[in-house]
Amino acid sequence: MNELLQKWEEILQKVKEEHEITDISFDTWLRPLEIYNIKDNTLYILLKNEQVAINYINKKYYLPIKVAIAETIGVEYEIEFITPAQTKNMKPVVDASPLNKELINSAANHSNLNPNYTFDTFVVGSNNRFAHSASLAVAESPGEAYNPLYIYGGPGLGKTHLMHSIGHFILDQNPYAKVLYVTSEEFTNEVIECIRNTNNATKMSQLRDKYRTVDVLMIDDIQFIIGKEMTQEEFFHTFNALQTQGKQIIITSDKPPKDMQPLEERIRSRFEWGLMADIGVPDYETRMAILRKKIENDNFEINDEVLNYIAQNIKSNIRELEGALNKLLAYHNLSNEDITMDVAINELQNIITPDKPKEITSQLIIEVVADHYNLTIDQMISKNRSKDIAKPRQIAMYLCKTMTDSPLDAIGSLLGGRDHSTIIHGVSTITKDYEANPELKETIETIKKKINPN
Ligand SMILES: Nc1ncnc2c1ncn2[C@@H]1O[C@H](COP(=O)(O)OP(=O)(O)OP(=O)(O)O)[C@@H](O)[C@H]1O
Repeated sequence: MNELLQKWEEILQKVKEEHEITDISFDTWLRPLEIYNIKDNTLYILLKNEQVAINYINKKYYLPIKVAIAETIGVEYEIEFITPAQTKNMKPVVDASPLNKELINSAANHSNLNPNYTFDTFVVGSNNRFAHSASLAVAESPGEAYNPLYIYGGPGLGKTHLMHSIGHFILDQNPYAKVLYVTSEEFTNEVIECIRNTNNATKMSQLRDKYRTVDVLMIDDIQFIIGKEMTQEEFFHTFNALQTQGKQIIITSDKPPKDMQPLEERIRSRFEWGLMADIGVPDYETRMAILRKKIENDNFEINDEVLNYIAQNIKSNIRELEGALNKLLAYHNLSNEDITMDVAINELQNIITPDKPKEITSQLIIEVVADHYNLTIDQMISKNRSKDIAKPRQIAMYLCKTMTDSPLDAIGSLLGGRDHSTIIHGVSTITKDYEANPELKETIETIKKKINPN
């Protein structure tokens, strides 16, 4: 790990302490400094804030920074301060020196990217071909081709993998690009932390600095910001700031923007500005190809009969497909036994239950519909008749009627004690809309797949 990058914050703090710099001066002059490049023993330090006078920084902080670096890591660099405008003419130099190699690796580390999630390890099939092409286009021309890129699909289908692949690709082309990956949960926690903090103005400005100065921002599982007002607000302004500067934004979600109903319209509409790409459930050939690629990467040998057994039985979630393979791999490593069909059936009995398909009940349907629309069960069964809740409730009525044998009274009782005429009305409304409204039809088909992936 590159010592200089690792210790950059420590170096800046050292300058602050030794020269008794106040918080405000530190935030104004030192905080915006970051390492841009190292070439022929010259360290190029970028001033992220162009307003900041470069001459002033040079005069006041050149020597303190130089000394602090030498004292902290024992290397004396020449220092040159540069502005973002100067980086346009300065192609980042990627030479083979160990320092630069480490710089590249640490760029990926700083971005929170999983090293295994690259385009090379991603298997392309009919379920993800479009999302893959869109991701590659964005990786080749960040901020230009499609902005934002919005990737959506069910759990464990490769959204995060594709997102990280874009990040790695961009960093391979330009190791100095600022790529940042976060889950929407992490983003939310940071916003909450700022609000809670007594010194919240400074904290908030640090948060904005972190998110609004990147070249590529990737936010995973954006659906979790629904209902979190301050987070939505902060995200909205971050989104606008980045997009105005032509920076790339990539978002994943478990559903298309139109189904993120309780999310503010101004945010949803922005998601639709760029390109939306969905990832579906992989077909048998893709599942087999993923399994083969994984055993090849792990240098593991396993016969096709066993692979076929896994691929035939785990259909809707690639994470589970990999989980099954990992279990057999662990068994082999511990016991040194070959993986025969008997071993596979025995070891995977808790994961694969081919004789017992998941029972589709009205309860399950209500839960899946609620989850799809980010509603609670209490909202589903409540008396609330606002459109955002009444529509999902009617969809649940329709699906309970068409996917189960439950009597209308039983469906009504599960949905908050509604009588059977209300259920009939709900079912017939959705039946009509299903034929007339292709968007609703698509949503219902998506929900059906979530209820019964097989
Ligand atoms: N096409 C693919 N080729 C190879 N591996 C894949 C592919 N799709 C998914 N995987 C693997 O499946 C696992 C789950 O993928 P990932 O975490 O990207 O799913 P996700 O869609 O982001 O899920 P969630 O919505 O639950 O966060 C990962 O280990 C990933 O590498």
